[in-house]
This record gives sequence, structure tokens and C-alpha cells, in this order.
Amino acid sequence: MSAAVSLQNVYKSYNNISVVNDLSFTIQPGEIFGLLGPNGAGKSTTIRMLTTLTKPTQGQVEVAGFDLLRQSILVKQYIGVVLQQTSVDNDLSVWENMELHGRLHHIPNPQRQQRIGQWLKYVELADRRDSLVKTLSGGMKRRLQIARALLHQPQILFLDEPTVGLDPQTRRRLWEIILDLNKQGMTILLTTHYMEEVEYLCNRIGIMDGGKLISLGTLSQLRSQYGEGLVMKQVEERWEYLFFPTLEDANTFINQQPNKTGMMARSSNLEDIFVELTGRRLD
Ligand SMILES: Nc1ncnc2c1ncn2[C@@H]1O[C@H](COP(=O)(O)OP(=O)(O)OP(=O)(O)O)[C@@H](O)[C@H]1O
Repeated sequence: MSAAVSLQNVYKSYNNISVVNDLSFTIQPGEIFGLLGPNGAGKSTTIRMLTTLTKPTQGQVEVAGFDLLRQSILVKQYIGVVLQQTSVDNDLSVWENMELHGRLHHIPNPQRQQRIGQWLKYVELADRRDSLVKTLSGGMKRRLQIARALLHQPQILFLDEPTVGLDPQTRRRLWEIILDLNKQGMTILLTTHYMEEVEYLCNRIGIMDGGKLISLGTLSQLRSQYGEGLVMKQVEERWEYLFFPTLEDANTFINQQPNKTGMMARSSNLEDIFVELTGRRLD
């Protein structure tokens, strides 16, 4: 089976300024793949390229087995897209937004009506079908965007920061939807700033910084690569982080120190690895 998404040596520049730099990775069907990175890392640009909204300056991209540049119409049939900026139309009702998208994708009736009903029910918006979108909460709008993106039965769903700005409960609800869609067979690529989102949802993680992919793997692969044990050491006002292969090694290190004050050992997490790699915290 071909990869769901494949990028090989992809570059993107705007006015000769490089924003994506030699990006290569693949996503297999059925994965939830997370792109994590600070502001300006190039995550949205990557999603925009993969969803045919902007062209790579250089490199090879295939989505759903089709060449992105030569077969973009086919690519569009196989992908669902929820971007930060692509908002739903506030002056239309929930149902009208779905209708519009269904018509744009040439879904004939009665399937169109049936699928709109089915997906609105799935995202728990059936009882708001006649509400104007401007009267919905942020979480409801995001659920509508997801329902709309699913209407033409895509195989791959792209979500650009799907839970940004949502309260913790709404975020959890969206996570359940994402996991459930994946269980039904959907391949998902999402970008996020939230470590816990990646830890909770993603099978594999790509960490981007400055337009480059600086690390790639499952959480446990990343942890064993950088160290599963960590010693936090207070040096005046700040903390130093020292990685060790295991938590036991981290504890042994502390026990060997003549002065153990201001030191503690714990298991490493994604945030520790991210800070180690980029020198920055995200939130
Ligand atoms: N249309 C554009 N024209 C010029 N520069 C752009 C354009 N789109 C993005 N950039 C620049 O490309 C870089 C990467 O932006 P991008 O939005 O891909 O990052 P990001 O990782 O998604 O960050 P964020 O989390 O803030 O959305 C930034 O420096 C941004 O200013």
C-alpha cells in the first residue's frame, strides 16, 4: 500500500526567504501524525502545501498516492481540511454551510442530505442545524468545520491547530472525535503547540523548528533516543536538565553527588525533549 503522505526534499520560500527547508517524511495509512513546533516553524506552510493551497518551491510530494502538482484535483477528492483561517461562513446556517460544501464537491442528492444529517449528528450539531454560524461557540464552529471536511468522505484529514483557543473540556471532546475517526480508518495529520495533545493523540511526532524537521519518531522512540531519565538541577534562579538513559541512571547520578540539594530525578517527557532540541518552551 502506498504512503498516505510522502514528502521528499521539500522546500518552500516566500520572496527568496526559506520557510520550509529540505523536509522529508512519510505518513502511513491509519496513522495520527503530529507536527509540533514553535510559532513560525513552518507547520502551517507544510499543511498548506499538502492540501494544495500553496505550491512547494522544490521537492516531491504525494498525497493519497497522487502527485501533488500533477494530480491536485484527485488529491483534493481524498483529503479533508480544517485550517485555522478557513472559517465557516458566519452568515449562513449550519446546514447551509454543509450544503455549500456538498455542492462544491458535486455530491448528488439524496446522498448529500443524508450525509449532512449523519455528520451533523456525529459532531452533535443536529439540533443546531438551522442556527446561524455566528451564534455558535468556538468549539461548535470547530466541530462544524470537521463535519464539513468529512462530507466528501476523504481518506486523509488535515487539522491545523484544531484545538487552539478552546477550553479544556471542548478540547477533550475534539480529541475523542479525532481518535474515533482514526479508529474508523482515517489517516490524520495535525499541527499543534500543545504537548499533551501530541502525547494523547499521535502515533508519531515530527518536531519542526526554523523550517526543518529536527526530530521524528514515536514518543517512546524519542524518549529512548534522548534519554528516559532526567535530572533537574537548580542553578541559582534557573533549572538545568540532564538526560540519562533510564530513570534509574538519573537516580544513581543524584545519589553519587556529595551535595544533593536542588536536584530531583524524574521520567523525561515530550516537553523536555522539545526544550532540549529547540532551547525553547512552547506555551
Ligand atoms: N504567504 C506568506 N508570505 C510570506 N511569508 C510567509 C507566508 N506564509 C508564512 N510565511 C512565513 O513563513 C514562516 C513559517 O510560517 P508558518 O505559518 O508555516 O509557521 P507555523 O509553524 O505554522 O507557525 P504558527 O504556529 O505561528 O502558525 C513564518 O516566518 C511566516 O512569517
